[in-house]
Amino acid sequence: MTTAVLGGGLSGLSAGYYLLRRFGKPLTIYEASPRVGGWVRSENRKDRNFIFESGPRTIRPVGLPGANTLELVEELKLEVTPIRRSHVAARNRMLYAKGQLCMLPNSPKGLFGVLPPFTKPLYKAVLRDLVTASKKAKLEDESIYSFAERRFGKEIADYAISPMICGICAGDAREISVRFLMEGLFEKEQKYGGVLKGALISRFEKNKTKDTKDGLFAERQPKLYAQALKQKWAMYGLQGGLENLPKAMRKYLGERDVNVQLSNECRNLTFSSTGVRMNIKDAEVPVEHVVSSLPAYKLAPLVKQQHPSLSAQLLSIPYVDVLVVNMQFPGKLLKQDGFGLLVPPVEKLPLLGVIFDSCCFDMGENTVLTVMMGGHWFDQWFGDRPSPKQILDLATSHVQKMLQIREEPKFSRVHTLHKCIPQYTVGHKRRVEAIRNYIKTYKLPLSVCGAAYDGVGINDVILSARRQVEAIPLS
Ligand SMILES: C=Cc1c2[nH]c(c1C)Cc1[nH]c(c(CCC(=O)O)c1C)Cc1[nH]c(c(C)c1CCC(=O)O)Cc1[nH]c(c(C)c1C=C)C2
Repeated sequence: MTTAVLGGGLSGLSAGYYLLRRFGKPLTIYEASPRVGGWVRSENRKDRNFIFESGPRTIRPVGLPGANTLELVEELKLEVTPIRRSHVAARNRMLYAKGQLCMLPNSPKGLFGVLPPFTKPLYKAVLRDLVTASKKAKLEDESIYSFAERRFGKEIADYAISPMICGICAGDAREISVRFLMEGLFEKEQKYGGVLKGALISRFEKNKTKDTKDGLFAERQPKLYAQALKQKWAMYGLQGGLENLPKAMRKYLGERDVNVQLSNECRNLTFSSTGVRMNIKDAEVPVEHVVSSLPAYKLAPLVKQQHPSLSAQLLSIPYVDVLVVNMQFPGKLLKQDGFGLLVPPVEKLPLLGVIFDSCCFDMGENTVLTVMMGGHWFDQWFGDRPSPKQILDLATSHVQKMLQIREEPKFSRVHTLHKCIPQYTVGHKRRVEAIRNYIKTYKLPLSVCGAAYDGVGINDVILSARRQVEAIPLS
């Protein structure tokens, strides 16, 4: 079967990897920009012993998606930097709220004291869930904010759930679907009338399958995954920066004669009963099946001519812009180490959060921070398009205040990531089902994978590519 992939980010390269494994060649990956990796970008300042990441920097080795990524990392022979559960970066996560830095609880003991910014012990929120009846009419979906507020109270919704949503998708918890992060809890509540009640009852239910045993690893669990479990990794990075993952994938594919075409954008797709014709640089390239890893809004115009309603469905998945500011300060300046801090949206500050890179990874005598701003609130704070200098100054002044740092950063970078994170707003699951059902109904030789559909994390997009490739019908 002749196949092609649209997009050379992590999901596109992964689709290429799994297509090669399943169908062999010929296989071409088309990437519009001059590089692979998409949002994954590392600036490795070996001379100064630090790395600036403008995208993700850590991966969680959790469950089937985590095991799947580690299988790939193992195959590519990449050097990992594990962060164990006992590491300070795994244990300490903070909020900046009510004018102070607040440590989030990291053990069950933390549920019993009163920890700012909360005004009551957290176990009371759990009790509230136990005594609160669920809505009579069953819900198909709702916002994660309204779910958390109904079950656990407004304080949890404002100071736990809302910042967590910022820290994953830079989104507003009042718009994001509960199914994005808490599908299991939501369904338990809908079925049993309460989250805790549901969790307790379902513990007694049988037929629980271990989630790494779903046929993906028929022969053996990936060795690295077994190691991650044994050594209790909470997360890991890659030596030299996370961009070494897409770089290694490109090398791997290139060495096996997969054609990775950079600066080559597909402008239109025309489907027929025998396959699909792709318009690439004024040429028509026919293939039997195409896998799109493009953001939904970029695939939409390519199918609009023949399939306007599919195009409209793709466009209904919203995206947000994020500002990323990397900063390096000489010396160890942090008073409290940890993974970083999140800023709850109720604080009405222009920051989403700050990652303490130099706590996660050894960067010698440097303090390296990544400030994230914008997201759902981008236009509100940055609608008048401030200059990179203004953005850096804003990020610096907030970091100095929050972390009590007097110094100015010595090196810095400002990145505007335009439409970088899809928002799984209420109804997202149904939207994705409708898109895939349309493709199935019209028997289009098209698969869609990537962050728009099956999860926004690195593990999610790699597994999304694998599952979509494995679901391609054999012609
Ligand atoms: C402040 C903004 C952001 C921070 N990270 C991201 C944004 C938008 C992006 C991001 N973070 C996570 C994911 C999911 C993939 C994954 O690795 O599982 C994405 C796309 C993971 C994550 N980060 C935080 C949480 C609670 C999670 C969920 C999984 C987990 O528990 O690890 C918290 C968090 N994110 C940021 C900070 C500063 C922070 C906590 C202090 C930055």
